[in-house]
Amino acid sequence: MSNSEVPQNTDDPRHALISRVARRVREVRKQKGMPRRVVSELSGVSPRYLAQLEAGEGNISIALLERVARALGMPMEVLIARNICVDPEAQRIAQLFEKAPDDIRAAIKDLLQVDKSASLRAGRICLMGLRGAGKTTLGRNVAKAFDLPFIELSSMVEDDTGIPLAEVLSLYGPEGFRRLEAEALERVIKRTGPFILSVSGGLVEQEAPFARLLSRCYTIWLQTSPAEHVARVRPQGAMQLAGDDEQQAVAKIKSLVDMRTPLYERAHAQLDTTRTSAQKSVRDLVSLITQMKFLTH
Ligand SMILES: Nc1ncnc2c1ncn2[C@@H]1O[C@H](COP(=O)(O)OP(=O)(O)OP(=O)(O)O)[C@@H](O)[C@H]1O
Ligand SMILES: O=C(O)C1=C[C@@H](O)[C@@H](O)[C@H](O)C1
Ligand SMILES: [Mg+2]
Repeated sequence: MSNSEVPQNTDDPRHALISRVARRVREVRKQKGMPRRVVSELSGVSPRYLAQLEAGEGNISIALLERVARALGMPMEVLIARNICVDPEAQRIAQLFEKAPDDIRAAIKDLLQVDKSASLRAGRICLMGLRGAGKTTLGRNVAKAFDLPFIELSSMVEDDTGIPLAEVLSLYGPEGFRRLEAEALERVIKRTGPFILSVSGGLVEQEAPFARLLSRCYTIWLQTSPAEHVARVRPQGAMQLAGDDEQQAVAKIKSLVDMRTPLYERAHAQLDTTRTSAQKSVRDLVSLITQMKFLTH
């Protein structure tokens, strides 16, 4: 390699390329902890020639560079490309990201705040909580108060499948229902404009859809005591509590609350409706949404 081959003008794109290759070879070799001697032995390129390459001297042939790349265990393009990440962990993550399904990719982008705009959530409000929390009752009334559409994921699933929720659950099972609900949620998230949304009590247990929900909607956890949950859903013929006496039903709800509390606590706000009339809770929820500026910010 003779110095006369090195383009000296720093504006020259060949100079930028040779400097970049030199830097990448140095970085990758150090990252892998490979002495120059080892790279030399593996590639058949002399240590002196490698030293020149790493100093940005000369103009290595493409065939020799390919041998160096192979010795370093990297595709040659990693040593050449303008924007590339040489961190092996980041490369592995990039490969996994490429193969991931759409919902996982969207959740990862949200977690990394690829789209940072805070207004992504403005006017998009989601009510969460166990059965009987009042998602439907309060959601419908609050939507009316703000003149917004009210969307229930479970109704979307019923429309999609053409059968009532109880039949969806017995036909598709809890996993099938969760998958259908996650698909419906994705459609809601892609909507433009404000809305009040209600999701099933179990959605918080689905990591990717829940992360997506948190990043694209303001979430409110509606709570009440286990005894009040039972008193509210029993008259609705809650399948989950069928056959349980009062004590068993309350214990079942209590253990579900305990298990899900760390998940529900990730909501942006909470409203306790215990020993409160539905009408008063509607007013409380309207005030909370207004105070928190969920419709505007
Ligand atoms: N403070 C209150 N807030 C909300 N609902 C109340 C309140 N007090 C009593 N209720 C009654 O409790 C019931 C709440 O049921 P609702 O169907 O709205 O709950 P949900 O969260 O939508 O449950 P599910 O998960 O089964 O869809 C209603 O019958 C409602 O009238
Ligand atoms: O809290 C839950 O896990 C559930 C609540 C219901 O809305 C249904 O979605 C289903 O029974 C699961
Ligand atoms: Mg409901």
